Amino acid sequence: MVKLTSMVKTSGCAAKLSPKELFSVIETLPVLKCDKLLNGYEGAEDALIYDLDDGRVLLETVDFFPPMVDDPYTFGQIAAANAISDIYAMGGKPAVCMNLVCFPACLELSVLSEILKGGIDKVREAGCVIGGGHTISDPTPKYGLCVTGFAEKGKVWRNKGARVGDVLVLTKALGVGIINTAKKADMCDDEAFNIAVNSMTTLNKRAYECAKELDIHAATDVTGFSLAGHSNEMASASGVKIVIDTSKLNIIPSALEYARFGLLPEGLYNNREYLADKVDFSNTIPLELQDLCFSPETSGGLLLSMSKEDAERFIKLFGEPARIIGYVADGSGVEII
Ligand SMILES: Nc1ncnc2c1ncn2[C@@H]1O[C@H](COP(=O)(O)OP(=O)(O)OP(=O)(O)O)[C@@H](O)[C@H]1O
Ligand SMILES: [Mg+2]
Repeated sequence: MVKLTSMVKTSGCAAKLSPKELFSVIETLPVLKCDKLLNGYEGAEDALIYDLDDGRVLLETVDFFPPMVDDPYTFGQIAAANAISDIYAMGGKPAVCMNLVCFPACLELSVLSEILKGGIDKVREAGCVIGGGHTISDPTPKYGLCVTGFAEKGKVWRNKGARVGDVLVLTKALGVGIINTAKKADMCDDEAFNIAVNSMTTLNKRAYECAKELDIHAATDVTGFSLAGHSNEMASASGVKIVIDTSKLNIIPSALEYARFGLLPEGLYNNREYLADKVDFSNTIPLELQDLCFSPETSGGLLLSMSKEDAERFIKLFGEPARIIGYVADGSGVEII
């Protein structure tokens, strides 16, 4: 049988268009204003916020990408967990989804069925339903979801709102983009790959549930634009500096070793280029750790900004693999120490 990953050039969130190219176009687009649309694409947020005028807002996001694993059912699970994550990252409860599929004519239909079953099982686990979808024939397989969720109007988490003195919690370990690249090169050990797959298929549901009773000042999920990139979005939206302490990062075993071998996803170079003047490294950070900070993560964890007291409560409640990875300071951009 054809290997799914052999049909793609880039995979998972690493397949995103470079932030430099994306934002250079988005910045030039006319912004369609509407009183009920509380944010548009100009703020680089995880989902749109639409006021329902009854104390609630509707949240909507869409995400799809090519496979990073060969097992179609697992790919379906990962793509669904990744798409739904943007609703959790906004502090919302996902409710209803639609499938988005690009499927090659040369593959057996049982592959499509398995991808969709993986998606359905993740959607069910999230407590949502699938209400339809759209499928086109395309040489490169891709799968994802459009997801609609809801939140109380005053309780939405934005990427703006991080306060000086906050600490930052990241709820998953880092390194899946590098592990996926090593796997594609047939150089990945099974233990590291299993940890990465387990991480990618895990919904951010429990992270959202543990955090929703706390006072979250800002939130996003760490995906294709990397820890440094998504931290920079939060820093820029909040008008603060984000400091990441690399000694506190939870890193999947072998990821740094593979980075040292140069097993780096293509998106990493785009992220590094875009962030060159926005991210400062203390000069003692080894190159592989710098690479990890720029590496696209597929279905990564939530990055939450909150008081130290709340963060300690969160860590106690949520447990592994969450870590306090940094803090918010005066200034701008991202400093990696
Ligand atoms: N084609 C597009 N048209 C309009 N806005 C876009 C388009 N592509 C991306 N965006 C917007 O650019 C911002 C960044 O997009 P991106 O896909 O990184 O967000 P995201 O959904 O949080 O990503 P991820 O799924 O990796 O967490 C978002 O606000 C998104 O809505
Ligand atoms: Mg996101």
